[in-house]
Amino acid sequence: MMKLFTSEETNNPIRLPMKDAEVWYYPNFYSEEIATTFQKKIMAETEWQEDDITVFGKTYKQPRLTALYGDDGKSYSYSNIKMQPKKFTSLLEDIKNDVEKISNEKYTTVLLNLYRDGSDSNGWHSDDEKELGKHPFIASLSFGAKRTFHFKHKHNKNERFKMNLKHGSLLLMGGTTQAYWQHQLPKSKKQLLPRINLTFRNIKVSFI
Ligand SMILES: O=C(O)CCC(=O)C(=O)O
Ligand SMILES: [Fe+2]
Repeated sequence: MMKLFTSEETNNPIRLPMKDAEVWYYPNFYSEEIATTFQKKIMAETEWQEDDITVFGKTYKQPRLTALYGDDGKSYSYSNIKMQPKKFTSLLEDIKNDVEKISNEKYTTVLLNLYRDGSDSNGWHSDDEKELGKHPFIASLSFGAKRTFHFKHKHNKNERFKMNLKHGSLLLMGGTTQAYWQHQLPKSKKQLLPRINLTFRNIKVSFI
């Protein structure tokens, strides 16, 4: 049975009850008001791109828009897409500092996802690209429409977990989370407003 994780009433981080993982959820990392201001600014300032992805030799339009901002020379590759970062905007730099403080980690890069409506999605994957090194630490911020986020264990099919990611929330994934679990953001049949997600990552080396 999949259990929906709901606790949203607190400012304190919640450790998710997942084995082989270190996942923390901060439901109210930013207040509603600040989150809305940031969402509008990010929406307008970002140079969104629509990429093709190649999976098992077939090419598709990615079901969302993306953008990469980060330190010079730290390109990032996944699903046969190689992205070159743009320079951090001052807002993204400020948000990065807030996230660094709370997570006690450093990030070189932020990948932005724009889910335009419920038909945009992000399929099952782990954030385990070799650029990120062993046991990568990923910090994921959500703005806009509340969407459901799913985890499944790679070796034990019964270990599944899902939760809502609300406006202004922060999800931290560390330790062996990417080694043992996959995650996805499925499509929804509901009429949904846009959602922006920022994932902060530390790219240790760039492979050409
Ligand atoms: O949109 C999300 O919450 C997840 C994004 C994600 O998993 C990714 O960009 O790797
Ligand atoms: Fe991911």
